[in-house]
Amino acid sequence: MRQGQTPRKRILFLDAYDSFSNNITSLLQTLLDVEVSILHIDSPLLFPSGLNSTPDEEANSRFVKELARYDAVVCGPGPGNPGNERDVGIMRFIWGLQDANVLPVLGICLGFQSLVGSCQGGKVKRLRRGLHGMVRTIIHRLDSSEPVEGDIFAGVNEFKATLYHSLCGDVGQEGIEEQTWEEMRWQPLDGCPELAPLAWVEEQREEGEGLEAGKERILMAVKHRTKPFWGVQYHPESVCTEEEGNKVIVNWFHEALRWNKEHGRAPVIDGHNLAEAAIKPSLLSQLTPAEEPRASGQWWEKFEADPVLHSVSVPLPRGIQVPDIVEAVDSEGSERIILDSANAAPATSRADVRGRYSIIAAGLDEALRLEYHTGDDYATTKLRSVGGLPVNLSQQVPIARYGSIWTLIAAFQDARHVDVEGPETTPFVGGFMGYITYEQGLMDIGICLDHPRPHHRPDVCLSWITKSIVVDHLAGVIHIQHLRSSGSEEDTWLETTTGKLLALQSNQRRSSFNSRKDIQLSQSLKKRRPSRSTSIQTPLTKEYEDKVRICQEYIAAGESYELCLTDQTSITRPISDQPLNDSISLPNHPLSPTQQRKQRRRSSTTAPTPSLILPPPSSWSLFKLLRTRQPAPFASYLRLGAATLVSASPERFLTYDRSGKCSMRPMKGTVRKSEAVSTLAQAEQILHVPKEEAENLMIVDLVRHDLHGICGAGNVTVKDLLKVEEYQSVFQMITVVEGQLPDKSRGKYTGLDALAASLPPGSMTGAPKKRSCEILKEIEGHKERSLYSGVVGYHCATGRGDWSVTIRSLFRWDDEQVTVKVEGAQEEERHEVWRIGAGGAVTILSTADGEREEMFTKLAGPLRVFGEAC
Ligand SMILES: C=C(O[C@@H]1C=C(C(=O)O)C=C[C@H]1O)C(=O)O
Ligand SMILES: NC(=O)CC[C@H](N)C(=O)O
Repeated sequence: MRQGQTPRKRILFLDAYDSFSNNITSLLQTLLDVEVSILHIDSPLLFPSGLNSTPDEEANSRFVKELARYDAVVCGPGPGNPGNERDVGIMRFIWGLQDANVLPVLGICLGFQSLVGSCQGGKVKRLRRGLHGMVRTIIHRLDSSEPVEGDIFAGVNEFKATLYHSLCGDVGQEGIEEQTWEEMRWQPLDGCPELAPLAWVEEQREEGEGLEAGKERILMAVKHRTKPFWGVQYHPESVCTEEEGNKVIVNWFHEALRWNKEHGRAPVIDGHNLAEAAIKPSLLSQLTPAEEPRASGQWWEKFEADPVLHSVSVPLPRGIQVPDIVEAVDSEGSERIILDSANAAPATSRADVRGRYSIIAAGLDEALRLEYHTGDDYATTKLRSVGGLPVNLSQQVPIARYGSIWTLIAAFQDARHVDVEGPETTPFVGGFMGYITYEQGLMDIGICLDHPRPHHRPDVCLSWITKSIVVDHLAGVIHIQHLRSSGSEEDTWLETTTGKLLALQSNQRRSSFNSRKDIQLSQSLKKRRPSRSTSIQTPLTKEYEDKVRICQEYIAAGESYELCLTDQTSITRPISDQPLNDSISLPNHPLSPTQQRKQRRRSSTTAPTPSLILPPPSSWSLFKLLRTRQPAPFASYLRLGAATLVSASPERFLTYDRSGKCSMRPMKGTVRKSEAVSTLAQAEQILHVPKEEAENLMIVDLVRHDLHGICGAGNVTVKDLLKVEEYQSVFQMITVVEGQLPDKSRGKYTGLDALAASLPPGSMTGAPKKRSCEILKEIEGHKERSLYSGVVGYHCATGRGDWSVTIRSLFRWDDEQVTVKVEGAQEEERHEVWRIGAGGAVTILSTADGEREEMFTKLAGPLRVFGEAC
């Protein structure tokens, strides 16, 4: 602060773990030019021994001292019920502060309900049916001829706002006769004389929505008659709340400052601040120089540091597909990472979203790998070979030295940063490629995993790729790239790989390549007999529908606004992953639940007699099949460590460029293509309805929150709100949310900050994220989602990155095998286990059979590749 300047006003935001909190703090900062600090409702800094009881004097005085530092407080929204201590925490003490400590407060949603519940006669009850992501006109006194003191709606025109609530304030409004309602609704009602209503929504209810048909009167805003407390039930920060509503916030702060002035209240500026800044510190700023890699001189700290890029480009031969390139440069059976824009060629699909680049990792044997099993206090760095010789190095790195796995990853990358001048020709020159599980995301948002976990698989598995092939489908070019440490010896990889790819080209020119492949494929289909003992276990219809209803009970109780319920299908089959060059025959349609039940009955524990001993198709064959059946912009194939993933994901999670521009693309709202719904216009008609739009909007607001937490106030925007796009077998509604990371000089933020701050993907959790994940863990029977619902992608050495949500995919772990008794065979057989996760967002408007149908629709594509031949 420069001398003579008045300090910025300060607001304390009490965060009840909502997934919209950062949107509110951003709104406050941009509208009011204030400094906002955040304190969680259960902050151990205030109440070290927990919140279950009335705070002791010491805790109370700490709280009062902290409050004294601010001009005003905002009590935020959140899951649960204000009647529960756990849900509102310290919020509930605000309303009972002694007169000398009182300060202006605005309650929003849960915070508002907490205020209503704290007043004499005020109650909180359930809405007849929750309103989540619903946009309604806020009714307030438009006639300003007789201004009411403290009316923060004065001078505001009519506006629409988004609602996210299952509960509502009860001040006795339902007892008022219809004839007197118009007039009475602006008076403090007898049921709760301390509060003056300032705004309402009147919701038309049909029969079956709670009591009889008619209007439900929903209290939208209040002012306390004697204290400087206000509250709004709607969400002023939602992207769908109209800008006119901003005036209410401005008015509130104006009233708050006026109250302070009239009461001679001035915030205390000095002293220790318990609350946190509204933006997270960057990962790199959390490292001290002594903690940076290379500090302790370990082999991995120096490995591939300070790299320089060497590259060659060759034309992409026409008709050559990504798998052809992969097969030309390495052999099946080894590790692979391929990020495949499988629908890049215009001929492959009518889809709206096409990737431009495919990225193939090479030299995985010699790539350094960073693995982390969530919950461990160490990560492991591994290196299998160097210069073609096995070295099998492995070292445990204590996480405490860095703070978290994320700071370790950020520091590792920082030591290998590559500056590219001018425009980039490829999105990836080398860097981390790999996966992150859903469970790592859970830990990142503070959800403890069940202990002991039933396995010790990595949750973060990232290989530092220095040799890569990038296919630019648009420009028709293949880039062969080697990031080499400046001091390291030259090797022949660039040369030999270029040679192999040029050979591919001449094969193509001789035009025998594709026709030969077609012949091979059809021969292998003819040769193949029904495979042995494959068994498929899909979710049970009734169980899944019951779970949808349980989700809705949680939503009706105010615990969540939307829950992305999922379940897994398992497929067991003889161990397959041998080098194979084959394919499998497929049914024309995915198996219906009835067919699947029949198949399950046929092949549960006792498998049919083996007819022909052909191993089932390898994971690579499954991938090749899936990418033609279901060409997706974010397809991928990973055989990395013990994990195998075959993905046809249509959903981008997060991408960021070198300048820190981040973009997320949450998807919500799915409709299957069929004869009845075959055009975009038809899909739009189905998806542009309140239920589907609300589902999407909730996740959009959640993703905005995730990005705001790292990009800071005013740095997040929304593009393409609720846009319907066409994919191979479905139409999906998407929205693009963009953010700009803060300037590097403010602590060197990188895309990894955005990634770490927004896992697990909001579209796979529901809102609010943390509580929804806790509930889903219960409902999904504590089964780990594992790779499904996690992310796959890259973080380039230049600072750029792209990650997809792992959905519409199949995966398996090498260590998961079952023993099966095969009829007629002497010995039991070891089988591998594949898993396919599928699900969808449940809201209060969902139907159980609709959700079950949606889950089976999403399951069908990936399941189909196992087909009848398995
Ligand atoms: C849960 C899945 O998909 C998610 C849920 C969607 C929805 O509810 O409409 C859409 C895309 C994904 O974010 C899945 O594919 O299994
Ligand atoms: N958004 C909120 O704060 C919701 C409050 C409360 N949990 C409800 O559902 O009504």
